[in-house]
Amino acid sequence: MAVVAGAAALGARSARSHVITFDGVTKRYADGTVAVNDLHLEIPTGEITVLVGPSGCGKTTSLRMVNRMIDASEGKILLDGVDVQTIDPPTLRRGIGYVIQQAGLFPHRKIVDNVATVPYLLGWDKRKARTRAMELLERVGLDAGLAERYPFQLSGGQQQRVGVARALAADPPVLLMDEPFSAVDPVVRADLQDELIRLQNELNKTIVFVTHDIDEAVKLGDRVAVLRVGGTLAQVDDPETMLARPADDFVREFLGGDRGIRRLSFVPADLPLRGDLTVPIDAEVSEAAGAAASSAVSWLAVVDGEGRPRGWVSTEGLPPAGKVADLRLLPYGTFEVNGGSLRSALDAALLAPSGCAIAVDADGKVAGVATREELARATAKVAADGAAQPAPAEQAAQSEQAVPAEGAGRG
Ligand SMILES: Nc1ncnc2c1ncn2[C@@H]1O[C@H](COP(=O)(O)OP(=O)(O)OP(=O)(O)O)[C@@H](O)[C@H]1O
Repeated sequence: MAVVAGAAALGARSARSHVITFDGVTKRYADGTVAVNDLHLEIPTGEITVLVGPSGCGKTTSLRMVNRMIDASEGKILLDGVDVQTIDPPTLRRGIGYVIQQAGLFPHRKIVDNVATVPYLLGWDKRKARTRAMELLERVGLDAGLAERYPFQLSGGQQQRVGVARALAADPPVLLMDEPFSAVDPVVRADLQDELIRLQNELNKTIVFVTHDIDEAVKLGDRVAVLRVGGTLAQVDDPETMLARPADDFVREFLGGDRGIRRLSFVPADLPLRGDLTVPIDAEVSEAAGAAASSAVSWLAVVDGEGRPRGWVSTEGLPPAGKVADLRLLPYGTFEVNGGSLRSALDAALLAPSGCAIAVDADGKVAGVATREELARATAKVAADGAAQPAPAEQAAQSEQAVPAEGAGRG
């Protein structure tokens, strides 16, 4: 009875949201190993929550308790408020896609049939299931020509894409992904990560993603949960907050040495732009000299007839006559004026001899120039904002101190 009630409740609620709640969950294996220890964690609907931490900290165990491949020893896991223990595993797993390392494809089934595995299990007719599989192959960026191949005839990256397509086949609201991209080389891995972000923007699944790679966690996660060995939660936060304010030394060390720079990826490049530091490529050198003199600068960004950047020119030692087009154009970097990060602006500045960054719009047309002074001001502000906020551990300590102080006042 309990099983039926659970499944019905899951069905009734699934149209609404797909929150996963770990409510004081502990997993103790038969040999006494405590893999997960009193985990309290809410995984919000429609977001990617990444579980990250060193080897053996209980990431996989936590993930597998959601679809009941492993059962919790204590506590509850709730899916939209329904205890997963009350839902029979096949019903539960119908609403939960699962992607693992090295894809886990069936070696003797063609790609299209691998993707259609769950629709076949659900009793879809073969044509409908294969049509769905073909749609999904396209969706994950695979050529339809691969559908009739066997897994061994695909690259590692292609196999991982098939694994994602297979997990999405029955359109489950929840996806569990266990180190899905860790067996491929860094370039393919970055592609797969970008593809997942793109897919998630379309699909808005509730995704729990396990990795031991903090860079992957910070790139993919709307929220990142750092676990420590012993299966306890060290911190859960959005990546920007975590990079700015790690809860303790363990999280700080786990985030690594360049966390200051990485944090700038989450800060919008909200920079004042100068419109007077550009010169058209078909201008006369004398015009460039005049523009540089009136702006008191020694560099100008050269812009072509379509408004696109072509390079920087030094305005020192210009020849007396000629065209800007004949001058030596030096390297430049750009950042997107809408949605670009402060890190991308700094990167653009570091690529240019001027130390300035060229802002471009979505079409790649120059919107203006961010000067080094403005970049320095913006980074200093980020540093000051970070320093002004206490770390979560300090916040907790401060609020604990506040309680007796108030009590003393009342007494
Ligand atoms: N079946 C089992 N019996 C006993 N201990 C187990 C079992 N499965 C896992 N463990 C232990 O539980 C702890 C957590 O394992 P788990 O696989 O969840 O960690 P993980 O964070 O996913 O590790 P990794 O990053 O290395 O995959 C480890 O100490 C592991 O050895």
